[in-house]
Amino acid sequence: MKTITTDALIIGAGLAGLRVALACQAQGQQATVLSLVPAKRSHSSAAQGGMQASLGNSVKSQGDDETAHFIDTVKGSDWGCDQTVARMFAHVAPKAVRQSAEWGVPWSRIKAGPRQAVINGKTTTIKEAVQTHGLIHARDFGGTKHWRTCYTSDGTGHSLLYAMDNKAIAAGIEVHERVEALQLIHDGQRCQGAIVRDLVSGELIAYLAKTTTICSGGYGRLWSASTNALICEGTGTSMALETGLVPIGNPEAVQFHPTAIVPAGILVTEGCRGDGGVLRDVDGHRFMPDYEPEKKELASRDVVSRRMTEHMRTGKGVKSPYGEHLWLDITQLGAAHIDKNLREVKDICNNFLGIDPAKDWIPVRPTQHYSMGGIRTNEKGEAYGLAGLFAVGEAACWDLHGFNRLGGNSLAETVVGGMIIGEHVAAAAKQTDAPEEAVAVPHWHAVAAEIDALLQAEQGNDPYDLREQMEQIMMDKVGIFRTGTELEQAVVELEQLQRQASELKLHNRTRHSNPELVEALRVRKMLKLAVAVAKGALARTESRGAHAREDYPQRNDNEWLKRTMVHWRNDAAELSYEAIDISKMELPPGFRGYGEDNTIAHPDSAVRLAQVEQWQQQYPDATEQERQQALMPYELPTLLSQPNQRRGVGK
Ligand SMILES: Cc1cc2nc3c(=O)[nH]c(=O)nc-3n(C[C@H](O)[C@H](O)[C@H](O)COP(=O)(O)OP(=O)(O)OC[C@H]3O[C@@H](n4cnc5c(N)ncnc54)[C@H](O)[C@@H]3O)c2cc1C
Repeated sequence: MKTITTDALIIGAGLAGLRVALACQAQGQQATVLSLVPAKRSHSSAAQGGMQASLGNSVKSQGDDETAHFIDTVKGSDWGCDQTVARMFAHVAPKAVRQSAEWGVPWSRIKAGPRQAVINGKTTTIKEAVQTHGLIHARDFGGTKHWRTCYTSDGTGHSLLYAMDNKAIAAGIEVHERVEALQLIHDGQRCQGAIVRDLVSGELIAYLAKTTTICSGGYGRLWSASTNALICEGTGTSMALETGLVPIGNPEAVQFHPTAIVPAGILVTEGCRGDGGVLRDVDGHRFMPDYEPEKKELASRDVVSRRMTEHMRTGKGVKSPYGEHLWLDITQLGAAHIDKNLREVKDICNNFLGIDPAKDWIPVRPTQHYSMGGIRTNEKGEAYGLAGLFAVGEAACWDLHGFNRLGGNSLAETVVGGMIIGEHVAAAAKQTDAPEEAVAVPHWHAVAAEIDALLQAEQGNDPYDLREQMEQIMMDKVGIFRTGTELEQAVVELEQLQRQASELKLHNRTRHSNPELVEALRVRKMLKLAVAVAKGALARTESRGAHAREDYPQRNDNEWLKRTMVHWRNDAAELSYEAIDISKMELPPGFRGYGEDNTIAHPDSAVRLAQVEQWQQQYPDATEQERQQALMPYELPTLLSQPNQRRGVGK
C-alpha cells in the first residue's frame, strides 16, 4: 500500500481548497491538495460576474455595509440560512476582496466623473466622486439593496483562481492533480485521510492526514443540462455521505440560473442583467416588470427562473429545435461596454451561437446552476459526524445560502469560508497526532476490491446508460417546479437505478487511464446523491427559495423552518431534520418581497420580532455593532474580526 502523509489533506483545488491550504501553510501546517484536473482548470475559473463584498466605494454602493449584505443574504435564502454564518461571512467579505487585490487580482476600478449606465432599461448618467477614483468598483446583481458585486470584467473566477493558485505555488503548497479521492479513511470517530486513485496510472494511494477538508465543488452534473463544468459531479460530497456517519444538509436546495444559452447550456452572467440587460419574450416584450414591478430582471435568481418558466408556459416562449427559450437583450449596453465588461459573454455568443450580443438578442432559458446543499458543517466548518473532517465551498452546507444563493455570494463564500475555516483546520491539525497507517488498510482493500470486481464482471449494467437515465429523471422530475407525483416517481426510479449500479459491466478492462472505470465509480456515488436530492425534495411539502412545490406553494415556517439531513444507511437515504432556532435570529422570518406574501408563519417569529424591537427601543443610542452583538453574538478568528473601514462615499 503506497501512503503519503501530510498535516492537512484538502480534496479540491478550486478557490475554497486553495484558500484553506494557504491558511494551513501560513500556520506552519503542511497542506496537500488533490484535484481531478490542474488547479487552474477547477470550476471556480468559470465564474464570470463577480464577488459580493460591501466595500461601499461606488456612488451606487452608497450606504452599503455588512448589515445590508447580511440582510440581503438572509432574505435571498428565504430564511433558510444559518444567520450566524451569514453575519460572519458579511464581515469578512471586504477583507477577502482587499487581500485578493494585494495578491494580484486586477479588480475593475472606479473612474471619477460622469459615465453612461443602463438602469431599468434606460440610459442614465452616473457620476463617481473624485475621492473614489481608483477604488474597487462594484456592479449591480440580483436581490441586493446596493451595487455590491466586485468584478474583473466578466472573468472574476478566472482572475481569482489564477491569483490564488500562483500564491499557493509561491507558498510551496503541493497540488497533486489528476487524482480522484474515492473513500474517506476513518475509524468511525475520526477522519484520517482518503484513499485516492491516480487517474493516469490507476495506482491507489492512501493519503494519511491529521485533518481532511472536502472542497470538491457542487453536484450540478446530476442534471442533463447544467451550467457546471463536467467535473462537477459531487463525488466528494457523496464520499462523505457513504461513510454513513456524515449527513448531507438540504440536498434538495438546488438553484436554476435564469440565463444559460440555448442549446449549449453555457452560462451568461447575471452581470448582463446587472449592467442593464433585459429579458424579452417571443413578441419582444419585456415581461419581468409585469411579474416583479419593483426588482424586475434583478429579482432573486430563483424568482426570475420561475417567472421565466411561468411565462413560457403561457405560450410566450420562442420555439426552437432545441426547445423553448426567451431572449436576453443586452444590445442597449453598447459594444464599448460589452467589450470592456462582458467580453467573455461576447466570446461565448460568438463561438457557441454565432451572434454578436451588441446587435443580437441571446437565446436563454433557466438551467441547473448551483448546489446550496452539501456536507453539513457547523460554523467552524467541521462536518457533523466525524471529527477531523471539514468541508468548505460549494461542497459544503455551512449554511450560508439556505434555499437560494445570491449571485456573487458563492465566490465570496469560497474565499471567506477558506479564510475562516482554514484557521480552524490549521488549529485542529496542530492539536492532532499523525494517524497510524493501519487505519487506512481496510479502506484501501475495500476500494481495491471494488475496482477488481468492476474490472472482472462478466455481466451487469452499462454505467453510461445508468447515468443518462439519472440525468434525464433529475431534469424532468426534480427541476424548477416540483410536484409530489413526479418526485415520487423520481425517487422510485432513482432508487432502482442505484440498485442496478451495484452490478456494472465494463468493456475496458485496463487498470490505468480507463474512463469507463472512472464513470462506473462515479455513477454509483452520483446516484446516491441523486436519491438524496429527490427524497429531500419529496419530503419537503412547502415552497422555499429555489425549492418550488406546485402542490405546496406556500412557505411553511410553522412546519418547515428546518434543515434536511440525509444519512446513507443500509444502502438507502435516511432523512432527519435539524431545527432552525428562531429565538436566536437577528432577522426574524418575514416577507421576502416578491409576489404576494403567502407564508404560513411560525408563532415564534412574532415573539422574536417583538424581542428585537424591544431591544432597539430600550437602547436607541446603541451603535450598529452593539445592536448586532447583543442580538446575535458571533465569534471570528482574531485575525479576521477587526472592523472594516470604508474610504468611498459609503458609510
Ligand atoms: C458558469 C458559472 C459561473 C459562475 N459565476 C459566479 C459568479 O460570478 N459569482 C459567484 O459568486 N459564483 C459564481 N458561480 C459559482 C462559483 O463559481 C462556484 O460555486 C465556486 O467557484 C465553487 O468553488 P469551489 O472551490 O467550492 O469548487 P470548484 O472550483 O468546483 O473546485 C472543485 C475542486 O475539487 C476537485 N475535485 C472534485 N471532486 C474530487 C475528487 N473526488 N477527488 C479529488 N478532487 C476532486 C476538482 O478537481 C476541483 O479542483 C458560477 C458558477 C458557474 C457554473
